[in-house]
Amino acid sequence: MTYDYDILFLGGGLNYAGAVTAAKAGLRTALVEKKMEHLGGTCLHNGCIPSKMYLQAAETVRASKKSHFSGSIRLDLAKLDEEKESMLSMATGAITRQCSDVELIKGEGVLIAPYTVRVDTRTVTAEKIVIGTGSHPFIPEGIVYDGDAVISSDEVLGMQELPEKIAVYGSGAIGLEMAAFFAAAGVETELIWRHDTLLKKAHPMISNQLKKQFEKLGVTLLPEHSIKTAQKREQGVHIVFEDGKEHSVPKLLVATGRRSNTDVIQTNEIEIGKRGIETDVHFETTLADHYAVGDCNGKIQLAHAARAEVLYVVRRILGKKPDTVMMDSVVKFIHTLPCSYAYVGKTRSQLQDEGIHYHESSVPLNGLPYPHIHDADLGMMAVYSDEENFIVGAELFAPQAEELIAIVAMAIAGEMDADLAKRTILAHPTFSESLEKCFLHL
Ligand SMILES: Cc1cc2nc3c(=O)[nH]c(=O)nc-3n(C[C@H](O)[C@H](O)[C@H](O)COP(=O)(O)OP(=O)(O)OC[C@H]3O[C@@H](n4cnc5c(N)ncnc54)[C@H](O)[C@@H]3O)c2cc1C
Ligand SMILES: NC(=O)c1ccc[n+]([C@@H]2O[C@H](COP(=O)([O-])OP(=O)(O)OC[C@H]3O[C@@H](n4cnc5c(N)ncnc54)[C@H](O)[C@@H]3O)[C@@H](O)[C@H]2O)c1
Repeated sequence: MTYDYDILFLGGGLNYAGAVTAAKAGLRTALVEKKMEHLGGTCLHNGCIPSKMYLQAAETVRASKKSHFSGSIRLDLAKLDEEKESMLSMATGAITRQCSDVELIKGEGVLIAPYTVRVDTRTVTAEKIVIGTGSHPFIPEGIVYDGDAVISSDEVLGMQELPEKIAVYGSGAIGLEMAAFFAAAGVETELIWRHDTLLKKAHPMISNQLKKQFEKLGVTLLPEHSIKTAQKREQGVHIVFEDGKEHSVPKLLVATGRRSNTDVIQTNEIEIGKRGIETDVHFETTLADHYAVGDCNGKIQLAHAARAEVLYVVRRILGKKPDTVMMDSVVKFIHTLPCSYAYVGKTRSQLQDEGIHYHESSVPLNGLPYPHIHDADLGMMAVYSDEENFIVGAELFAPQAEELIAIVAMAIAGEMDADLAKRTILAHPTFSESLEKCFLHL
């Protein structure tokens, strides 16, 4: 059989990185994207980049409230949105230029048969197909999403003005980040979630400190509240909880997870599981030569994981024998203000669940001058080593913890033991010196 292309990428999120690599290596490459202006995907247009831009702006508002500043500043969301749009259009342009050797096909693609994709009225074939169609917000039954009063993160990142009050439902990555954003920006914020603690699987001290941080930000915490129904009424969103109690808020942001986009598969040979398109460790689906990467395979919903997966697939197709993507080595984080939570390798709860003997070295940040300057007195760091003294994981709660944890991520990837790590002398005054202290006491 002759194919139109050597490789076809279905979905233009992080898949674009794979397409650029494949084309550079000389493969006849096509990329199908339903919204070409959305090239770069959720991460660029309504995920990582805009959310971190908004958090950064809100952090400035939060920090300006310290007593040594006078006057008050207000976040102009319309201006921020304008700035965001111009940055995104620049970034999308840069990605489009990188794709100069890739045939970009605009339209909604459907895998109608092995090796065959239909895009609107056109049918194209390829010897290898990489599906990267992402995910969409999950709205629990009973909640009526309308994109105005009952919203998802997509609407937040296009808001033209801050609401007076908002309730955030869900205490995962989006719920916590968005609650931190609104509260820091001065919006009366409620965080509603169905469990009793925040970050149930995090180090108990971090989970406790995070709760205190939200209280300090002025967020009203409503744990153990499951929403049965929520719907826009004249006076706002009318919420009924499972226990029958009623509540009303002007806006409700639903952040209860994202589901893989799997409708694209219209051929029985590819299995779809509970979390997404089933794949093996090589991200190959149950149909040979067909791969699924990023959010749509339901493994880890993170941009850097999606990128690592697609690059692995392409390098393998090019015969380069890349190292398997180690899911534990992927840094995970939740950006709250002022401290973020980041972890890599095994967490304390994972080590305990798996019955692994471990040593923990933890350092609280309170009482230290540098964290105090950054309002990070609630912060803490914990590093874990195994019985053979190898560093196996870390959980950090500190400003920009997602940056700081790179040190531990590299130590784990490089299979560094605690004795080697102890040789490191990190700068003073920084947050990394507290990490140095963790290494010293391992
Ligand atoms: C608010 C928010 C904040 C986030 N923050 C972070 C963060 O800080 N760090 C981080 O690592 N991750 C973050 N994420 C997650 C991150 O955005 C995703 O994990 C990442 O975008 C997944 O990439 P992907 O390529 O799998 O999917 P996507 O980026 O969603 O790309 C899928 C693409 O496929 C297209 N598509 C879908 N179906 C079809 C079809 N049938 N035909 C053609 N095209 C199609 C879509 O239009 C889209 O462009 C965040 C997500 C959200 C929502
Ligand atoms: N900083 C980051 O890296 C970052 C930021 C934002 C989003 N993301 C990615 O986006 C994905 C989606 O984020 P998210 O916060 O929507 O999902 P999540 O999986 O992180 O959290 C979902 C929350 O909703 C709750 N929940 C699930 N089903 C529910 C239901 N039926 N009723 C009530 N509560 C329910 C869960 O208990 C959990 O607290 C994450 O998996 C994450 O990987 C990452």
